[in-house]
Amino acid sequence: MEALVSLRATVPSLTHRPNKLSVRKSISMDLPTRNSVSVASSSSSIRAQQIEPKDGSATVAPVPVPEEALKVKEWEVGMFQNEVAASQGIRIRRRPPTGPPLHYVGPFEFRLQNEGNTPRNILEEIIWHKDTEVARLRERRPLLALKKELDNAPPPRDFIGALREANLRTGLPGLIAEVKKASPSRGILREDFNPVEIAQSYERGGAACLSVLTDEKYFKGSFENLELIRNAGVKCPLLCKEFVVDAWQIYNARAKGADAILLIAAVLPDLDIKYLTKICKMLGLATLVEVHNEREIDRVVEIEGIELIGINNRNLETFEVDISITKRLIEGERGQRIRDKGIMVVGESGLFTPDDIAFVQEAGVRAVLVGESIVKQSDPGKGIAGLFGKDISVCPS
Ligand SMILES: O=P(O)(O)OC[C@@H](O)[C@@H](O)c1c[nH]c2ccccc12
Repeated sequence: MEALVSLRATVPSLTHRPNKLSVRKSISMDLPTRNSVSVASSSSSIRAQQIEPKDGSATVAPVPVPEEALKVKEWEVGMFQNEVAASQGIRIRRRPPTGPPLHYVGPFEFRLQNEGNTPRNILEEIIWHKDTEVARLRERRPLLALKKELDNAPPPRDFIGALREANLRTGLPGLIAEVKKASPSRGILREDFNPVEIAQSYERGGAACLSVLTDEKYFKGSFENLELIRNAGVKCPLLCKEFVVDAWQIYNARAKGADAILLIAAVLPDLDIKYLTKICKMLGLATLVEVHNEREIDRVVEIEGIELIGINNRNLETFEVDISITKRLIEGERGQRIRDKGIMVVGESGLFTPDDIAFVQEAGVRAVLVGESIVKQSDPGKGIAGLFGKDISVCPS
């Protein structure tokens, strides 16, 4: 709400500003025919030019100069995207606010926007870092090249099917076991971290699927880990645990052997979730769309084609964990709507004991995503039996 108010206060509507209308017109005349969002590499600018009519009176008219007009356009698009996100209750800004280009003539509030250029919380910090990281990676391996790599990728496996099967086999929620070395909230979870050994141990212990963290800076994960696990012959389908802000990352995950990918509703507006989900379907990847509050789950449930929703008990902005969030979000009518739509719910984070598992199962989840409590055990696979209160491996010892 706060974000919405401040955005509205600083972005007056076009109709109040004849000045901007004329600027807009001159930009659109001057823009290359390519789409306005993808023109970041070219540039334009607007300069006020003195026009002196014969009668001696001077007026100022904007004259488009390519370089800065594009900066203005990009800034406007960014502001518009933030406004759309804010209208859906999303507080995370995709990029640091840059403020309008210097020449931009508008009400003085615009000038103030450059202030407070630091992320408001850890999730926002991660997202800003991810945005620049992906831009760099994309330059090195453009989408076209990446698409070619897909031909050599190992074929996608049925992530949701594996969870369903495990749930039927054990009568307990299907387990997505997380290969997690560290996190910003808990620090290093395991010093002697061998991703393949941990993955194999999870598989022996009865995990239905695995989640592999690929973020390097904040979680000490990597795509190399994902590839290593896939190439080691682990049969559990793999979730790529990333902070997705760009379709490029989905192609990259598939190229590295992922079978599913995470999308975070606190970061992505509905249109992005729809678009990214479509790409995933095209590539044969499942999507796990993560929510943390009522507003997010209500948004996601209404998006066509959503089959798997994760309820994160951890607030990624504050790190607070509360497993009753899973229950709260699927109670009553909301839960009924989810069941009617055939959506499977995953309870995520902060699950340590058989009681925790029973609690979220009773709430209605058919799968759980667990990292810390099992990855810390000297034998992570055996940790699974401790977590569930019984041996759920395919061939119990
Ligand atoms: O280690 P835990 O508390 O069992 O949590 C696992 C998983 O839910 C958590 O790692 C997670 C959930 N959503 C995320 C999004 C990004 C990074 C990590 C996560």
